[in-house]
Amino acid sequence: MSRLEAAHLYKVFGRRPDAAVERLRQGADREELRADGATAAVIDASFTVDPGQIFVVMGLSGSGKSTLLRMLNGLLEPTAGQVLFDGQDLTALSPRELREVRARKISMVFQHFALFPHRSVLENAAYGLEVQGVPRAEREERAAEALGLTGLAGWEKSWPDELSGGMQQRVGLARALATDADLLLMDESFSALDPLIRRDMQDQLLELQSRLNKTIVFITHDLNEAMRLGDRVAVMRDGRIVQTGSAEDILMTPANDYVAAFTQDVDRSRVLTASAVMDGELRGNEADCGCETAYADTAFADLCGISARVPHAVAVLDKRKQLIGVVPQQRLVGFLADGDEAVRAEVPCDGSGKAATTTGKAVSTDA
Ligand SMILES: Nc1ncnc2c1ncn2[C@@H]1O[C@H](COP(=O)(O)OP(=O)(O)OP(=O)(O)O)[C@@H](O)[C@H]1O
Repeated sequence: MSRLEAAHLYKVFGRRPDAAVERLRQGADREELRADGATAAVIDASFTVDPGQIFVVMGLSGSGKSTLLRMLNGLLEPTAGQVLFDGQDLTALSPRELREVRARKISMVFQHFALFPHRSVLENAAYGLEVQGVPRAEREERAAEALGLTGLAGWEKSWPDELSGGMQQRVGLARALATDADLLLMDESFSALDPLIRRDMQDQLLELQSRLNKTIVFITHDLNEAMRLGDRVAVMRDGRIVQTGSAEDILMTPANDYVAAFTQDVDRSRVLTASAVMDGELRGNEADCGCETAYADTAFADLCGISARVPHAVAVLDKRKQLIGVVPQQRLVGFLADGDEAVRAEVPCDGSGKAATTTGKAVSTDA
C-alpha cells in the first residue's frame, strides 16, 4: 500500500469554488476561471508516494506546489478530492483527529527555518515533541539525538542567531526528525541557502534518508534539486501535474515541450545512469574480455571513467551479471551534449564537417 495518495485533488480560491471545480472538470482552464474571480491553485492532482520514497513536486512560482503540500497535511481543505495517509482519508477526519495525525505522524520543514529566536537550539529541536506533550527529559534526549543526526552535536545550548543559515536549517530538520514522524513535508526547505550549503544539505538529506527511510514530499522550484533528490518527480504547471516519473524518465522522455524546455539546463551527468544511456539492442562480446564493466545503475560520471579506461564500448550488466546493453563512447558524448538518443556512428570522417548518424543499430562496437 502506498503511504500517501492524492486522488483528484482540487483547490480553488475565491468565488464559488465548487462550481469552478465542475467547470474545470468540463475542460475550463485557469484563465477562464480567473476572469470570474476564482483562482484554481491545484487542478486534478493525483499521485501516490510509497513508503521510504522521496517524492519531489517541482514547478515555477505560482504553479500550486505549496497549496498542494498544505492539502497533504490537512492545513488546507481540498475543494474536491481526497488525501489518503496510510489508507486513512484525511479529508474525512474531524479537526481534532486531524491535529492528532499532524502532531504525531507528519512533520514540516519550511524554507525560512521557523526557529524561535529566544529558545536554545535544543529547545527548538524539541518543539514538535513539546506540542505532543512529551515530558521534558525525554524530549530533550530525543532532540539531542536528532541534532546529532544532522551534525549539530555540541550546539544544543546555542541560540539560533549564533548559527549560519545552513545550520539553522539543520535545526529545522532535526525538529522534524525528533518527532519520529513517518512523513516529512519539506517546502522549499533549502531554497534560501547558498548554492554550496544547499548542495551540502541535499547530500545530508540523502545520507539521512538512506538510514532513516522516511517518506518525504519535497517541494522545489529547482529542477536540478528535484532530479538529485527525487525517487519520483512530479512537474507542475498552472495548477496541474503535467508529468510524474523518475528523474531519468523526465529527462529522457519529457511529456511535452514545457517539460522539455525545463530539462534543457539540467546537468545530465548528475542524473543519468548506464541504463538510460546504453543501447539495449547492441550486444557484442564486450563483457567477455575481462575488461571493466558497468551496471544498470552506474552513474554517468563513473561510466565516463570506465569508458576512458576500456578500449571498446562499455558492457552494461544486470544484477545477475548478464549483458543488457553497451555504451559506445560516442554515445556518452552525445548524451552530454544534447541528450540525443541517436548513436553517432564511428565511421571515417568524410570531410563534410557533419557527423554521420545512424538510427541506433548496426554500429560497430568492436575494439
Ligand atoms: N489563500 C489564497 N487565496 C487566493 N489565492 C491563493 C491563495 N494561496 C495561493 N493562491 C494562488 O494559488 C496559486 C498557486 O499558489 P501556490 O503558492 O500554491 O504556488 P507555488 O507553486 O507554491 O508558488 P511559490 O513557489 O511562489 O510559493 C497562485 O496563483 C496563488 O496566487
